[in-house]
Amino acid sequence: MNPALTRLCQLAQAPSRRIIGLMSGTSLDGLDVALCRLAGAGPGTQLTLEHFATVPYDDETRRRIRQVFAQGQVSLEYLTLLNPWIARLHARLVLDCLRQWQVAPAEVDLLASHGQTVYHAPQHQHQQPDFAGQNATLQLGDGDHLAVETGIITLSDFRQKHLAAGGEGAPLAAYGDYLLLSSPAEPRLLLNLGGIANFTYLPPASQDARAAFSTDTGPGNTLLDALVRQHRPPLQYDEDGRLALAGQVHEGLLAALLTHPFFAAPLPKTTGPELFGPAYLAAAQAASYTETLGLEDLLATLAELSALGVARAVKLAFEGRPVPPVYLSGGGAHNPALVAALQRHLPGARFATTDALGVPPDAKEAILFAVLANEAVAGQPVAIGAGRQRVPAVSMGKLSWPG
Ligand SMILES: Nc1ncnc2c1ncn2[C@@H]1O[C@H](COP(=O)(O)OP(=O)(O)OP(=O)(O)O)[C@@H](O)[C@H]1O
Ligand SMILES: CC(=O)N[C@H]1[C@@H]2OC[C@@H](O2)[C@@H](O)[C@@H]1O[C@H](C)C(=O)O
Repeated sequence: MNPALTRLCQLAQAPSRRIIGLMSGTSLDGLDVALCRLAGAGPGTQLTLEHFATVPYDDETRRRIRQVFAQGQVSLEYLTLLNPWIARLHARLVLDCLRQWQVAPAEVDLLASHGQTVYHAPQHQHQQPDFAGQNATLQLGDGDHLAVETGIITLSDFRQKHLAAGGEGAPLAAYGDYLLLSSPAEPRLLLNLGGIANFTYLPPASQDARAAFSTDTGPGNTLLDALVRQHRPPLQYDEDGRLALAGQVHEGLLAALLTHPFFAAPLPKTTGPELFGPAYLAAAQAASYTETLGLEDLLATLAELSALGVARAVKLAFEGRPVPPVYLSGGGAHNPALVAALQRHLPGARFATTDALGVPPDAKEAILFAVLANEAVAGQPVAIGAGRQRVPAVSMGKLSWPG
């Protein structure tokens, strides 16, 4: 028998596993690396986060990814070359982290890699009549390269199984959030403010787990970051929301932005910078005669838009019922302009970060992929959500052996 298979069987039966979760999201700020100890599997899973780092991408890495990121037309040759290049980059960054943490690769059981999303194409968003009704998403950074470079058994490309089972390939947060952060008594809303904003609704664990689901709500930081990069290089984002806080919301532009049907579409739904990108903003500016609006006012308006996207999705989910306590994560949780707008639009909701639940808010998404790998190896397909919620009960991730 393949010795790697024997090792995997031993790992599956062990009381706990040491798993590195990797996530690099739509903000292209860097690679999140979370070294986790996961004990058990399923709803009783216990997490110990041993180490976490966000390794920033340098300008050259961002430039290369942006050659294809959310672009309708790209060089196929470039895309082909980028796929193993990203994997080798991620492998090098993982090995750098392990060296710093004084952990040998042989002491890590599994590597769980999300890869770099370069295109997200749910059926409501793409314009390809040849593929009408089909959902698709593409993450680069091939798992075989990661396994060979690091010597660690790797699970990767988690989103394809979700697609195969009828989902949109995202958000996957529902699975990890449910397994790690459900409470026996309290309903919870876990709101992640990344490039795209999304939330998971967790019913109290005593209730039917099939009520759990996650959905994207619209832009988080993506439009804010793009404007700051364009108008204030080399800044990559509006640090502590300073520029947005100095601006005024422009109601005309906000109304034009909110006419997009995504905001009224039923839940769950997913999106990406392919929709919420420069063309969307330019069209709304043209429609509201705000092409000359200053940067601060634009940012204030876009922070309001992100908050209203969340508020509208919450309204669709709860239809007037009280909003559960909100636990924030993702980089946008550090933006006071965004958080203040959210608090205004979800009056009465109690806000905290996932720190209050023992999960550092910047590490949550990387931890999610470690949890998915743990489930794939040691768990059962997770039977949460169902039917309307489109949370297929599947185990996700493709296996790559180092040898
Ligand atoms: N101090 C800060 N002030 C304002 N914004 C911040 C701050 N720190 C981080 N951010 C925002 O958070 C972003 C990074 O967020 P995060 O790492 O959660 O995104 P991501 O994982 O790439 O996104 P996604 O979840 O969509 O894949 C930055 O680009 C920036 O917009
Ligand atoms: C296709 C893709 O990469 N989607 C990301 C992105 O970033 C936030 C939001 O859009 C979410 O749908 C998803 O990531 C998280 C980890 C998820 O799947 O839950």
